[in-house]
Amino acid sequence: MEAELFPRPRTEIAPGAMHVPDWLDAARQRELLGACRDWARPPAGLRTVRTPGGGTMTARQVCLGRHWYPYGYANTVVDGDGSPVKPFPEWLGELGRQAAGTAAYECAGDYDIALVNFYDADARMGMHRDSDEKSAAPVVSLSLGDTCVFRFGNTATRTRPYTDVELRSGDLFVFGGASRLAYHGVSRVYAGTAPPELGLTGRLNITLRVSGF
Ligand SMILES: O=C(O)CCC(=O)C(=O)O
Ligand SMILES: [Fe+2]
Repeated sequence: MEAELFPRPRTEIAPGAMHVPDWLDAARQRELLGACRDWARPPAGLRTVRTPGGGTMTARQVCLGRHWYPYGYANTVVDGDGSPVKPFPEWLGELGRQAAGTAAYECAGDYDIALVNFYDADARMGMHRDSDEKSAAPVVSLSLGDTCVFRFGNTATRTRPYTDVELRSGDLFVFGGASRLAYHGVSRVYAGTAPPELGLTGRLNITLRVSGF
């Protein structure tokens, strides 16, 4: 996590899965953080997600466009305050298109869903697939704040083979094509590694998806 002598290269982690370091400059990171803070406010704000087994996810979440809950989408916060989900802004769709284009993936539709996850130092996300969308368009992931270890695996199992990728503030990760349904998760967050000038304690991740509904 030290500053490198050379910029980190963009890397294809698996077929169809591209890590693009430092895609968002400092000004865009600040803008996106400001938007996340607005989205996190009630109604339909940041919430703790309960899983059907009786557990809770450690990353807290807010959704735009459609409300995700385990395991489907709704138009209202069916597992929270019941409010209508916040709208998905036009500019965020444009950002999604640009991001998918940067990673050289064709976008098969218009981005219309965002899941924003907030991780404090102890939060994680278990290995899972993003499989509740009908569209095969790539998922676009943007990271802000603390660095994390993002584990990107395969489509068959939650276990090896996988690659651990360090995602830092401003990094883009896009997974589509043969990797669209690959298992992935966040195995740890390095507390206190956010760029000080950003003013965020913890980590935010925004995934943009095409519903296909
Ligand atoms: O926080 C991350 O980098 C991944 C988030 C994720 O996998 C999801 O929201 O489905
Ligand atoms: Fe995911």
